[in-house]
Amino acid sequence: MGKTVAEKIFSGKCGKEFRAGEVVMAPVDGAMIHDITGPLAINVFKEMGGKKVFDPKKIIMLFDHQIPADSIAAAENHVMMRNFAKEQDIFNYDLKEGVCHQVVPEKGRVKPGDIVVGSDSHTCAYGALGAFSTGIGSTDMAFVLKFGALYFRIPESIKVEVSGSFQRRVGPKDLILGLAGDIGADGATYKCLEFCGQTFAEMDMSGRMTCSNMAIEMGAKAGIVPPDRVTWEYLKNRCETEPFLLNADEDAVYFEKRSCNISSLEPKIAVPHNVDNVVDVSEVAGRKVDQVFIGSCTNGRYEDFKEAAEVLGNDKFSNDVRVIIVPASKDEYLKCLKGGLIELFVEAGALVEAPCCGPCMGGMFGLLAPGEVSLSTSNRNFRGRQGSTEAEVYLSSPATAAASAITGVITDPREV
Ligand SMILES: CC(C)[C@H](C(=O)O)[C@@H](O)C(=O)O
Ligand code: SF4
Repeated sequence: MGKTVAEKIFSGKCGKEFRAGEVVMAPVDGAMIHDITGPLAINVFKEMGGKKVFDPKKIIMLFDHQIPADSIAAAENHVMMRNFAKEQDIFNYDLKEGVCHQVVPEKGRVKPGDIVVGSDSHTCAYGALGAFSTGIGSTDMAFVLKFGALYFRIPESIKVEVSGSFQRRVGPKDLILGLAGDIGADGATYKCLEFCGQTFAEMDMSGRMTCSNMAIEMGAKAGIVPPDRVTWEYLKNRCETEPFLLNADEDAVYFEKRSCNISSLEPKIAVPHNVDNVVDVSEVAGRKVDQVFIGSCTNGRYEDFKEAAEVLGNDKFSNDVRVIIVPASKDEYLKCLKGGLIELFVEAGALVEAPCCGPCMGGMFGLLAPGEVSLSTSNRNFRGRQGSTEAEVYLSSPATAAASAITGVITDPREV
């Protein structure tokens, strides 16, 4: 009986043949903590009698949710984490690099076959690199900081085979929103989504990151794209690793197999207040928007901004819309800067902010008033996610966000 990718990763790391459903204590290759969840993990680590972390080189520390500190409490958290980093000899990216899920892959801190945990739900994003990565709670993280391992129940997998090529101005975000709509917010609970097929083979790393990032929005434990040429190319100058194969076996056993063809996929949008409330953009076209946010760990890369810029062309953003653009990392920011995109967006009327989570979680800035509508390229549209519980958040691709920011109403990007 063959194995899924998740079964292969756990078997490989634990040095024994394991199957879905089994519970294992697995070593972790990387553990990410950020400014919101890090302090609790550190406090619990100390309460547990933790003196030295298991391996400072495997701990990835950075600040992205509340930077520069937006409250005294945030500033205190930062100080506490900085002190911990010094005391434990952990390299701290601090607030200089950007959003965790962009920075971890960018800095080569995750590679195919790794088991990586992060105290953030979208840690599943690194599945784009062929790793088994998942979000864990801060108390589990305290255990990981001390022991470098964690109990996992190896998940069953759902094979998602996608074929076909995207139409103009339709892309990975539309695909993953469509899948969230089909699978549902709890349709993949504790499963591993195994993404494969022609569409994924042809997708760049940025698009894969968008898809893996949103696995948790279907309840999935992980969302893996098996490593291939695109993966090794991405990692070439980021970390020391040699290409190897990590595909599922032909006769692997799945919880479920899904397949779809995206050749006629329409631009998708998640309407308030759930991520699986997905419709074609044309169904809600014409609704007024007050704010458009292009950024986040889901869609804050150069490729996303390029997509938005192509829709924008020589146009300007509507005067009635606040357009907030936030590259997900310093590297992505610099690519945009060198590519002339920052100037283009600023001239068109956008507010371009330095790399951070931005208005995604509604904590730092860009909050909505009651009755206001936001269109966001991020991953969650829960009630109150970006400010008032009486506001509405829609989720879309960068192309749809840019088209709507120009017209001031939800707009199908193929019409601009
Ligand atoms: C703050 C953090 C715990 C949270 C998460 O886990 O996802 C945040 O990043 C989010 O996107 O809601
Ligand atoms: S950008 Fe949004 S989804 Fe991503 S880590 Fe930050 S708050 Fe969470």
